[in-house]
Order: sequence, then structure tokens, then C-alpha cells
Amino acid sequence: MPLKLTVIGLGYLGATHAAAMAELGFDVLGLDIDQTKTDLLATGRTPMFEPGLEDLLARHVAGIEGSSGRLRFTASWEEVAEFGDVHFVCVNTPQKHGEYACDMSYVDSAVSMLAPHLRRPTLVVGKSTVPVGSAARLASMLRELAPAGDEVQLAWNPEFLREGFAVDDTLHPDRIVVGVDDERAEALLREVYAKPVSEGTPFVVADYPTAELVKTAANAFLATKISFINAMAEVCEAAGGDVATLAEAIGHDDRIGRKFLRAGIGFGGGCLPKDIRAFMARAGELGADQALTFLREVDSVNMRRRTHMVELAREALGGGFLGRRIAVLGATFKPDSDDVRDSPALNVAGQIQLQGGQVTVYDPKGIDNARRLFPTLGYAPTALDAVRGADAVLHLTEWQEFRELDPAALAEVAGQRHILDGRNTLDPAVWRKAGWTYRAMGRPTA
Ligand SMILES: NC(=O)c1ccc[n+]([C@@H]2O[C@H](COP(=O)([O-])OP(=O)(O)OC[C@H]3O[C@@H](n4cnc5c(N)ncnc54)[C@H](O)[C@@H]3O)[C@@H](O)[C@H]2O)c1
Ligand SMILES: O=c1ccn([C@@H]2O[C@H](COP(=O)(O)OP(=O)(O)O[C@H]3O[C@H](CO)[C@@H](O)[C@H](O)[C@H]3O)[C@@H](O)[C@H]2O)c(=O)[nH]1
Repeated sequence: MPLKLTVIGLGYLGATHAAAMAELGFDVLGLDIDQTKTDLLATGRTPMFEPGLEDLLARHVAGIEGSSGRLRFTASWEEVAEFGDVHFVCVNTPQKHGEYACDMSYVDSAVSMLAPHLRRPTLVVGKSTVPVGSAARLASMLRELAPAGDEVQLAWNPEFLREGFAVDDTLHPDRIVVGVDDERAEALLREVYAKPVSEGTPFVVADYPTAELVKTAANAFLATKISFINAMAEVCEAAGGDVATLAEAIGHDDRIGRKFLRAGIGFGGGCLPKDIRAFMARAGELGADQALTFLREVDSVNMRRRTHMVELAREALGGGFLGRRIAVLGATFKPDSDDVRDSPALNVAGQIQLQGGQVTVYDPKGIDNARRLFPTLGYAPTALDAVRGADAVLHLTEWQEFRELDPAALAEVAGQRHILDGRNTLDPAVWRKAGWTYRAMGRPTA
């Protein structure tokens, strides 16, 4: 009998994981405390934009014509507990309000809702990103609360997917990491991931703390790489160098690599910023805070990028923002996602509005989410509409659509022709040819 899986928490991670597990051939039952999400997913639609996910849902959600019927949703914890041989916990672990530390209340609540219904041998697998030490704590919580007691096991299986590539990253991961304290847990997870492992995906078995740390270490490294190149951008600007050429040149060294060296307004999203802060907070609790003081600098280089973009815009306008019209291209923290959590683009837009600018934002997929978070910003249905009458245009999220814009057509409707490229992905020559003053970050102005 193939294993039956459940997925608890159906956001960016959980909805993708549930659909991907059905694609691997398992029967999957999903649960989320937000019933609007399960209702939507049950009709094959996603609560968020993630390329390829609706196709996967159409292939597997029960009740959709021609689907495998392997993926279902419920609101009942009892049903989840009875159904699952393996339960994946994919709930959110945001930054605590006003603190660096991780808010574990959603994970704790999911585990305490599930545990009292666990009456037979079963495996609970944490996928959320958590502070090191959480798995051991949750394992004892499960043993205490579950009627099946020691027959309930826990494993930690951190997730490395990127938004915008979530489906592919889940079906074909770079590596699978499992933190276990028992061979049976490892065996069950080898069964779950047999297909990707048979295709060559490395399967790394670790203890709980190492598995938890692998995740935060990976995100800390990625964040550091971005802040490193952004620090080089600051120096390039001071010295008259070009950070894009510098990144290409150092990236040819295999030990450094080309990826994650795109300078600009820095990293945002629901992961890197909060994960490096939670990592610092946890290291502090463990008495190892000195080990991670460099992450404070990584964070401040990153936040400085946003303010620097605001300063560049002010400079382009020749003074303050009061009464000036600013078009912002991009609202999401990255392209191919509708996620606006800690978005550098919206942070810049918000700062300019606070300083008196009239800001109009356009984004291909993020406007609804942006409007909920920043209701007082202006929003336009197209890039052309956002640019109409603008005194400066800020390119802040690197959507392909923005690379394909016609600078000549935009020049006709703009108030003034100032383009500031916060992602260094537009073609300076093309924009300049169309009459724009083009300004990038960490690159020469002319
Ligand atoms: N988004 C990513 O790209 C990504 C990648 C890797 C790891 N992660 C980690 O995965 C976790 C989830 O991230 P996300 O981006 O999917 O968050 P999200 O906010 O999109 O989704 C979390 C979901 O969990 C639900 N939930 C909260 N408490 C619950 C409970 N007690 N029971 C059932 N459902 C509950 C919420 O309603 C929500 O739908 C976080 O720890 C994050 O750091 C995220
Ligand atoms: O060279 C680069 C690369 C990225 N970014 C920015 O960095 C942020 C994060 O990008 P990315 O890492 O691609 O997005 P996420 O989907 O947040 O994925 C990260 O966070 C996830 C949640 O933990 C992990 O699973 C992934 O492995 C990790 O890449 C975005 O704002 C990007 O614009 C840059 O500024 N320069």
C-alpha cells in the first residue's frame, strides 16, 4: 500500500508540496486553518500566483474531470490524523512583531491541534523554517499530547524551494535533507522521496539540529552573497566602477560562481530577511551571538539599498518629492510571484510617499496583495498608465515584462524622462537612445 500523506498549512510552501506529492503518486489530504484557501484549492485554483501550480492541481485535485483524484482537502483534524501515515507541517514562521526572533506560535498550534488525534504509529515531518532546537522540543510535545505516545515520531525536512520555481524545485530538488532520531523515520522519508532520489537527488541524513541549521545556514549564505555584491556596488559607485562587470568577472571563478550576484535594491520576501534575523536571535539565545554578528551587517547593507534608491530618485528630480509624480514598476519582492512580503519595491514606494511624492505602482501580478498592505499608494493597470505624467520612473522588480517595455512609447507619455533601474536589468543603451536619463545602481551614470 502506498503511503498516505497529509499537508498542514497550504500557503506558498504547503500548496506546492501537497500537489507535488500527489504528482509523485501519493494520496494526499491537505488542511489549512484558512478555509478560503482550502475551498479555492478544492476547485483547482491557487490562493497565490505560482507558475505551473494550477496545472498540477488540475492533474490531481479530486472532483476535477480527468484528474487522478489523489489530492483532497479537509477542515477536520480528526480526518487528517486518521488518514495520514506521514504528516507534513508547512505553516508560517514569521518574524515576531518588533523582534528579530521567529514566531513559532503557528507551528506549535498546528502540532497541538494534530497531536490529540494521533492514535496509531505515524510520522510528523516539519518543513517550516524554524530556530534550531525546535524539532527536539516538538518531538517531546508530540509524545506528551498524542494518545499513541512514543509511536508518533518526528522528523525535520527543511524546504529549499524558490517562489516562481516552486513546482520544479519541489519535484526536482537540489538535495533532500532529513533530520531524524530514528531509523524508521528515515526509512519512511526514503519511501516518500524515492522518485527524486532515484533520479539522482542527494539525500542527506542528519540529526535534528543539523537539519534545522542547514536551512538557516543556506539562507544566511544566499543573503550574504547578495549583500556582498551590493557592498561592492557601493564601492563601485564611489570609485566609478561597474558592479555588473565586476560580478561577471569574479563569477567566472567556479569557487565564487555567477549566481546570486545581481546588485540592486537588495533582497526581500517572506524568507531571507526574517530568516537571517531569526538566526541571529537564536544564536544569541544559545550564547553564540558573536558567530553571526556579520549577519547584522548583511541586513544593514540590504536595508541601505532601499534608502539609496530613494536618494537616487531625489537626486534625479533635483530636489524633494513634494508634489512630484513617481512611477514604480514592480510591487512583488521578486518576479514570477505575487508575494509582496517585505518587498523592497513597496518599501521604496512607501518611503517616497511618506516624503510627499505621489506614487503610482504597476505590477503584473502583485497589485491586489500590494493594495492590501499599502492601500494609500496609487495603482495603475498597465506600465504605460503608471508612467503617464511621471517625473521619474523607478524599475524595482525584475519582471521580464519590464525588460520588454518600449522606452520610446513610454517617453511619449512620461512627464520627465528619468529612469532609475533598481535591478540593473534594463538595457541602458536602448533607454538612453529613446531620450531617457538612465541611472543604475553601482554602475557608471553615463
Ligand atoms: N515561501 C517559500 O518560498 C518558502 C520556501 C521554503 C521554506 N519556507 C518556509 O515554509 C513555511 C511556510 O511559508 P509560506 O511562505 O508557505 O507561508 P504562508 O503564509 O504562505 O502559508 C502558511 C499557511 O499556513 C496556514 N496555517 C497557519 N497556522 C496554521 C495551523 N495552525 N494549522 C493549519 N494551517 C495553518 C496559514 O493559514 C497559511 O495558509 C515558513 O516557515 C517559511 O519560512 C517558505
Ligand atoms: O542576485 C540576486 C538574487 C536575488 N535577489 C533578491 O533576493 C530576494 C530573494 O530571492 P530568491 O532567493 O530567489 O527568493 P525566495 O523565493 O525568497 O527563495 C529564498 O528563500 C526560500 C525560503 O526560505 C528558500 O527556500 C530559497 O532557497 C531561497 O532562495 C529577491 O528579493 C530577489 O530579488 C537579489 O537582489 N540579487
